[in-house]
Amino acid sequence: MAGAPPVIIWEREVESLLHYKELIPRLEEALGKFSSRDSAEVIQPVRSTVPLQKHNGFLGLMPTYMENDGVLSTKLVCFYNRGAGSTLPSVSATVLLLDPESGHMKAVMDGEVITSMRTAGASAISAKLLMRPGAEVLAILGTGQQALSHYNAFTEMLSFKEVRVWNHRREGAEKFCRSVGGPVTVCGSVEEAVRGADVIVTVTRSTEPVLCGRWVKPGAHVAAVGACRPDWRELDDSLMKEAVVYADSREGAMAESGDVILSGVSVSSPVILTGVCVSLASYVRKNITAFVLFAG
Ligand SMILES: NC(=O)C1=CN([C@@H]2O[C@H](COP(=O)(O)OP(=O)(O)OC[C@H]3O[C@@H](n4cnc5c(N)ncnc54)[C@H](O)[C@@H]3O)[C@@H](O)[C@H]2O)C=CC1
Ligand SMILES: O=C([O-])C1=[NH+]CCC1
Repeated sequence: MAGAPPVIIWEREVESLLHYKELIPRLEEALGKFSSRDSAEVIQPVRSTVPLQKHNGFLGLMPTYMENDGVLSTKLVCFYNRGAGSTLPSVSATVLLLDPESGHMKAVMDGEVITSMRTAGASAISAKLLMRPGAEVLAILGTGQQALSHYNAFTEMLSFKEVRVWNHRREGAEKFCRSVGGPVTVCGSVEEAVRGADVIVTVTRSTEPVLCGRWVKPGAHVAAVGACRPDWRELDDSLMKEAVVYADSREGAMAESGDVILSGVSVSSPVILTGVCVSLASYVRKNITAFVLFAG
């Protein structure tokens, strides 16, 4: 006999239920469990991706099973490299929650807010663990959905004296400034935005490098989000080669991150777990750390 019908939890409700203060510690715990590589803690294979060639997009299937916690779920995410004129979102997602014993569907949830907040939350955790003490300047490249969630997560969980943004279209950056709660400086170039920045978030839809290593100061931390296909880039080779690179999913990054694959660098192991990562960074010339995200 089929179980009760699934509850539907849609965008507004997800927004009202999900808060960084509760999400980030849970996410940090889940990343730790994933890093332990214990299959009773988390099984999360590298996602399968189906090209949607006609629409310049991809469907990603992202199942996860946490046996010890009794959680079985999968995210279905469509992501697109939209043309400049499109008003459709770049990312559209749904999260399904199942009963691991019966296989019955328990909940169907809007995944867009979850994707925005989980991605920004993981980036904020990487910054907490890998940025230098006393970090003051945050630079965000790109001013779309992820830029907004990263602004919210970073300013809520960490403290910066200055936030700078750059967008390839200045009006996008100006609109972003009007939409956020605090002061933000609009920069006319990537170089202007990142020179001297302690933490840099890259959340563009670019397929070519936008962030060059020569502009990034020693000791900076980069959270690299946007280049999530093997042939997309945001960071140039010099930055990738000078950084110690971490990932939420090492296998995912090595299969999907254009920045990792095309620069030929390897992702440090173990994946992000503790502040120990920071001391590894001091062995490279510029002490830059980069964190790429794939286990959304
Ligand atoms: N790694 C991960 O887990 C995740 C990655 N993503 C990726 O992050 C990126 C940003 O996602 P959203 O903020 O949702 O997208 P969005 O469409 O809301 O924002 C994209 C931003 O990039 C800018 N942009 C577009 N083309 C550009 C170009 N050629 N050069 C520089 N900037 C350009 C846009 O003006 C906008 O500011 C996308 O590539 C998306 O696929 C999104 C969610 C999770
Ligand atoms: O993990 C995720 O949710 C996404 N990766 C690429 C776009 C969305």
